[in-house]
Amino acid sequence: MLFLGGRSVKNRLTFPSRTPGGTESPAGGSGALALHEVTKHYGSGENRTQALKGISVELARGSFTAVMGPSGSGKSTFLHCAAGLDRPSSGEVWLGGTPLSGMRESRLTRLRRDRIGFVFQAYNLLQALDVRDNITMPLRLTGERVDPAWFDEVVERVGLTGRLHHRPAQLSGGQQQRVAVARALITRPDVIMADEPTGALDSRTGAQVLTLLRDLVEELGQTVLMVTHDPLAAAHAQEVLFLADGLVVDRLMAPTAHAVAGIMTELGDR
Ligand SMILES: Nc1ncnc2c1ncn2[C@@H]1O[C@H](COP(=O)(O)OP(=O)(O)OP(=O)(O)O)[C@@H](O)[C@H]1O
Repeated sequence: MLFLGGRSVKNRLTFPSRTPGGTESPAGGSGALALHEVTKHYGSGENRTQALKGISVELARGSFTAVMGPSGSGKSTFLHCAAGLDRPSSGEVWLGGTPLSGMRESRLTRLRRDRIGFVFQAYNLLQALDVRDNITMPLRLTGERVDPAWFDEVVERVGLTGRLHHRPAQLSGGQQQRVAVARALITRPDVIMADEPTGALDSRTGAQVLTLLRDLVEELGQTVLMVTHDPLAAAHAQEVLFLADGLVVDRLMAPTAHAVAGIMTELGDR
């Protein structure tokens, strides 16, 4: 995320205008992810909901950003648009410099598989497969070969050496989430997108998973974007982005849980 000098940067994000071809990201492709004036509405007429009202953000490579906001503020919609799971109503999303608008569904699916790693609250592991096969699943889907050195490094980083032949049911929740992190990492994605990654874990195990994500950022230069409701979880990020009513209304660098909770209270979160 661009550092703009601390809190209260409402409406101070500026982006150069797009090139005539509309194919260049605001940072000339150097950022991991960029959104420019992204809006999203659902339904029409009386049922119309404006979930995102014009979001412009950029994630630098090797950054760890948390997204927070009251219920209904647009966090999931933001994540889904950023990941190409949902199409914005207007605006543009660039992933690693590639614009997503106008991309056919099949290409978008491939891009998501190759360049985004997903970590969900519910782990989403395949129960019939062992740890090794769960981790390598994204590569096997595309028929890519596994780089043994990278596989070993990923497994060691997430602390699963010695568990490769276990099935998910034989692992603790924290271990299962670490399998999911390894699976997200194996393709060396532009961004790991984590949606409430510690929502199902106790606080100590959750903290271990968050420390792992932070280490991936600091030591491997991985980019991580995480949606969370938990100020303690958000405090592991380098920056927190606050959404309210479909807009980015505040940002906090080097967050503490206390400061995050304070802003959430100001935003009317109960
Ligand atoms: N598929 C959909 N159809 C219609 N409205 C939707 C849809 N998805 C989200 N919305 C609406 O868009 C707004 C933003 O929803 P979103 O799920 O992005 O918020 P959120 O911040 O993730 O909420 P929560 O913290 O409760 O999960 C809400 O008003 C929601 O009702």
